[in-house]
Amino acid sequence: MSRFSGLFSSLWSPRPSQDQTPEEEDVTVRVLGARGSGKTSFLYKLYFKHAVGTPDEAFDVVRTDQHNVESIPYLNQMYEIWEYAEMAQSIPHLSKTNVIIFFVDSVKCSHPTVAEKARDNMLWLLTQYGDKLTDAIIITVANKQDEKDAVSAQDIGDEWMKDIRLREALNGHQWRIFPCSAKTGDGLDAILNYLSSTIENRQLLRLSVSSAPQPFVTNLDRHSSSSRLPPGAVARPAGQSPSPVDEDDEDIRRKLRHQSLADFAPTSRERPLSQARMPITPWEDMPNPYHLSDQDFKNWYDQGRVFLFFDYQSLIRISYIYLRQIERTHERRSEATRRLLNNLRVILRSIELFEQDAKQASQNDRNQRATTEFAHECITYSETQTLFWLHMVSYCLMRNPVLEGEDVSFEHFVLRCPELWDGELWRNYYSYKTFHSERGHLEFIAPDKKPLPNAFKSSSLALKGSGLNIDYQIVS
Ligand SMILES: Nc1nc2c(ncn2[C@@H]2O[C@H](COP(=O)(O)OP(=O)(O)OP(=O)(O)O)[C@@H](O)[C@H]2O)c(=O)[nH]1
Ligand SMILES: [Mg+2]
Repeated sequence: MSRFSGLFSSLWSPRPSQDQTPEEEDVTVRVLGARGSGKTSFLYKLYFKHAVGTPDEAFDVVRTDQHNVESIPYLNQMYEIWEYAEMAQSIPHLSKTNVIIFFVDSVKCSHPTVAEKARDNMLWLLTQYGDKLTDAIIITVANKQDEKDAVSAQDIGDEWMKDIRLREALNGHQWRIFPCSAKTGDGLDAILNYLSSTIENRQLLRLSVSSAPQPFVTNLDRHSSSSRLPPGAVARPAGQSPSPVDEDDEDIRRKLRHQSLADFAPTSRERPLSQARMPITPWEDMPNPYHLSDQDFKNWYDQGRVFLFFDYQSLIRISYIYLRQIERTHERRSEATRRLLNNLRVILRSIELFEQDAKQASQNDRNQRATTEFAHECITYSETQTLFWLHMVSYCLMRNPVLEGEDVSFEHFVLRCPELWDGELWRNYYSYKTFHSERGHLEFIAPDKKPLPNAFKSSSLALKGSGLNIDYQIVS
C-alpha cells in the first residue's frame, strides 16, 4: 500500500482485509483504470472531505504499489473504496464488488490508441468476469476535466457507446459516465449521490419484493411487457376512446420517425431488439430517463419527445422539476400543470405507439423472441392519479423545502421524502374504485376518503380555468 493508507489507517482501524466479507451495509467499490489516471487522487480527495472533514487538505500522491483502501461515509452509506495499481490485482476480489469505478484520463484520451485501450480493458473485464459482476453498478469517470485539453465526458461516452460489444457488456449495469476533477474535487459528490440513490432504490426495491403487498409498485396503472396487451391494444378500459391527445397518432408517429427511429430498427440483425430497446446512455435518441440529468430530462419532456419508458419515478421526478420551476419563475401553476399533463399524454401515447410498431415489425419479421422483450414498466395516463402525485410532491416539497445552497437535484430531494416511495399512499385518500375509475383517467376526481393535505398557497388552490377538465380544490 502507498504511504497514505499507512498514514491514515489509525483513523479507521482495524482496516478491513480484502477477503473479509463487507458488512451488509458497506458498499464495496473497486476503482480501476490506467496508471496515472487519478485513482489515488480521487480516493483521498473523497477521504479528506467525507471521512476526515477537511475538504481543502492539500496532499501529494505517490504512484500506487498495489492498492489503497479507505472507508468513507456518505449520506447513510459507508463506502469501502479500494483503488488498485493494476486491474489484475482486483480480479481475486471481484465477487465482493458492488461498484466498479473505471477511471479514464480525459487528456490522454485524445489519443485514439489510449482511448481504445481504456475501452478494451473495460470490455475485457466484463467479458472475462461478467459472472462475478452481474449486480455491480458500473461507472466511468472522465477525470482531469480541469485541464484545458480534456476530452469531454460526453465525447468519451459517445465513443464508448459506438462500440457495440462494450455497450452490450455494460447494458444492465446502470452504467453512467461522470466528468470530474480529482484535483479540484469537482464532480466527486455527483458520483456518490448517484451511487447513494441507486443503491437506496435497489434496497427499497428488494424490500418491496420481499414484502407483500408490493409497496414499491406504482399505484398508477401500469403496463409492462408481461401484462402488456396484444399488439394494437392499449392499456385502458375496453371500449374507451384513445386518450384525448392534442396531437393525433399520425403526428406522433411522424415525430417518432423524425427521432431517428431507424436507429432502433427492431429487425436489424446487427442490433437485436433487446439492445435497440435498452439504450443505456444519455445520448440515445430514445433515452432511458434514469440516465438523463434533471435538466436534460425536463428539456426532453418539454418537447414531448418519446422516452424509452416513463414510469412512476419519472412522474414524481417531472412533478418535482415543474414545481421547482414554478417556485423560481412564478409561472402560474395552472399553466405549468396543463403543460405537464399535455406532455405526459403525448409521451405515453408515443411510447405505446412505438411499442405497437416495434411489435408489429418484429412479428412481420417472425422474430418471436423480440415480442417478449418489452421489459420495463410504463404508467398509463390518468389525470386523477397524475394530479394526486403532483400534489403529494408539492406537499413533500413544502415540508422539506430546498434551502439556498442545497443540492436541488431530484435524487437528493427524493432521498429526504421516503413517503413518496410508498406506492400505496393514495389509499389514505381514495377508494380503489375512485382512484382507478374510467372517469378518473380523463378528469381529476377529488378524494373520496379524506381531503388531501394542504400543499398550496391559497391563491393557487383551484386549477379550474386551466383549460383542462380540472376542478382541484384542496381542503386543509
Ligand atoms: N489536472 C489534474 N491532474 C490530476 C487529476 N487527478 C490526478 N491528477 C494528477 O495526475 C497524476 C496521477 O494521479 P494519481 O492519483 O496518482 O493517479 P493513479 O491513477 O492513482 O496513478 P497510479 O498510482 O500510477 O496508478 C498526479 O500528478 C495527480 O496530481 C485531475 O483531476 N486533474
Ligand atoms: Mg495511485
